[in-house]
Amino acid sequence: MPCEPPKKLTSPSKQKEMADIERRKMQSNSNNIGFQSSPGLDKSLSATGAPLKGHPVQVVITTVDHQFELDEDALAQILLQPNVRDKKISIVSVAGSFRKGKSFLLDFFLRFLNADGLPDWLGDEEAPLEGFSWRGGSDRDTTGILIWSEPFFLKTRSGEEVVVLLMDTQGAFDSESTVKDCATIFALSTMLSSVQVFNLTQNIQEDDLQHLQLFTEYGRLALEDNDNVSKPFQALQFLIRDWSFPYEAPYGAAGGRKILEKRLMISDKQHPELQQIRKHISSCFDKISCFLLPHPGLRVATNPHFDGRLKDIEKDFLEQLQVLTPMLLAKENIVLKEINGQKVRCEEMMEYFKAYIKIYQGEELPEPKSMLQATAEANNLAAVASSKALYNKKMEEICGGDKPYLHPDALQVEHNRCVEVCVDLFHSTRKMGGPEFCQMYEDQLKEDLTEAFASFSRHNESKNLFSAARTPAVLFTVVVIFYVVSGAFGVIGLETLANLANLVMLIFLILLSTWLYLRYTGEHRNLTVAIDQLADLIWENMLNQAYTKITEQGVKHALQQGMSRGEPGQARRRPDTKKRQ
Ligand SMILES: Nc1nc2c(ncn2[C@@H]2O[C@H](COP(=O)(O)OP(=O)(O)OP(=O)(O)O)[C@@H](O)[C@H]2O)c(=O)[nH]1
Repeated sequence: MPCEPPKKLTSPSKQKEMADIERRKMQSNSNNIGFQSSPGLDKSLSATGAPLKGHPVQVVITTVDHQFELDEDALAQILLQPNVRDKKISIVSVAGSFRKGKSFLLDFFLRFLNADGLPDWLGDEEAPLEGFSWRGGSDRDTTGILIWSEPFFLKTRSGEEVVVLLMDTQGAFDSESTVKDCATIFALSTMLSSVQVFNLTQNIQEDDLQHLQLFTEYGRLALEDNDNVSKPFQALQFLIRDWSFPYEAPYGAAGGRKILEKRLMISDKQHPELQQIRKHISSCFDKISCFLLPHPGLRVATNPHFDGRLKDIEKDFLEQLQVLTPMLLAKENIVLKEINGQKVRCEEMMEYFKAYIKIYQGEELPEPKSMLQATAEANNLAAVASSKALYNKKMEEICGGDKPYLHPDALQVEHNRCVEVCVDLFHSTRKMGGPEFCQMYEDQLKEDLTEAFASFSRHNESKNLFSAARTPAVLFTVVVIFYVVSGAFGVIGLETLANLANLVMLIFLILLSTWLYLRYTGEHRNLTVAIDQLADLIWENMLNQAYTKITEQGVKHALQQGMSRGEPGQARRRPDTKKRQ
């Protein structure tokens, strides 16, 4: 039955989003129900005979608009159980590209934990592999982040009981996920886990390291405030599946070490970019190791009816699996989750889940981009910057600080000429991203140049003697006007009005003196600006209009006199005369 969306989400887009989340939750639940009622899981016996309890729970949900939501209730049911909440926690996560056997591997981890230390934990040859949903085919299976609903309890060497959780993650680089989605899933799972298994196939390639750098940087950025001294993440386990060169490096941890040393080696001969990637990765994790796993056999990789039975899996693979799994999950090897050097308990982990997901829901983090997009952005921005620098240089030569005042019309012409040259420079600079992408930056450049022109114009205007003298001229004119008015009122005996005019005159005289003093000393610039604004107001609304009217009357009068003297040429020149005013 569909759930009602919470009341505060009323907009249609939010409702759609909630509906999508609910749909995914229901899908997840129906999967779980499927697991519980199918021959596997709760009802079935695991390979070792103990019933495998639980089901995968989607705790981080991806929405259609590529946002991430935390299913707090589902997570609370796991982390806040009375026998769990105050125990220290270890979270083992598996992340990497999609369709590379992550969930399949986790199901063996489940078998190991469920066997509770029994040596033959791999169990019955005929038992199908169950737990986290895994399947063949080329389309992605897992979305968001899933956790096994039943925590496992282990006793550490000190006798303390701790909780172990297994985390399955959405595969990276499928055709439905953006770079941001992949980076967020990887970063979140790395931040939340104590061991991140980075699942790769065949080799550690340079692009794997580049992606790891991008994703961990995205995680480190989110953690920036917490602690800058210690390494942000705990253990990173490179896991290379289908390793095909055992004659170069043997399967297992020793071979893994050899390959890891080769791939992460930093030498002076390396390009600084390659050195930087390696330094970055080493600086992010407390411990980095690598394990080489052989190919599990063609039946595993290609048979659509393969259901995970041991008899269909190559012996080499199972042997190495029996080394890898206890290496990560045996009680003596378990890595407890630490944040800022403190071991974290389950109920605290709940808060970290909430806090971390909030960071990725917010707007503060920059958006990770594909390599092409980031490069195209960088070279368009560089082209914009050099065009702007050229514009500034040319305009400085025309109307810079040491140049005299230029008429605004002439300045506009110069500006147009410079813009043309700069846009030509932008066009001629080689840039990636295609015409549409570059057009955005060209528009941005034009906008920036218009802004720069406004600033040059203001600067040029400040050099105009009349503009500079406008405020004292206006204030002085007002003083003179009120002096005359006061005198006129005095002559006709209106003493009160004469005194009032005197008062106004005095106020403007004080304003004039203050303005002169402030301009001279450069103090209280806000007050100077306020007096300038007042003078502008008086000029625009009174004096300018009076001045225009008086000159118009003067011209009219001159024309009338000219016409009465029979000088028609004067009349023809009238429009020009008006324009000049
Ligand atoms: N070649 C190869 N195939 C494997 C290996 N392990 C599992 N597979 C097969 O890979 C396919 C995908 O397995 P999943 O566990 O669903 O892969 P996943 O990485 O979880 O996939 P997504 O959930 O889509 O990210 C299945 O057909 C498995 O049988 C392995 O080590 N090598």
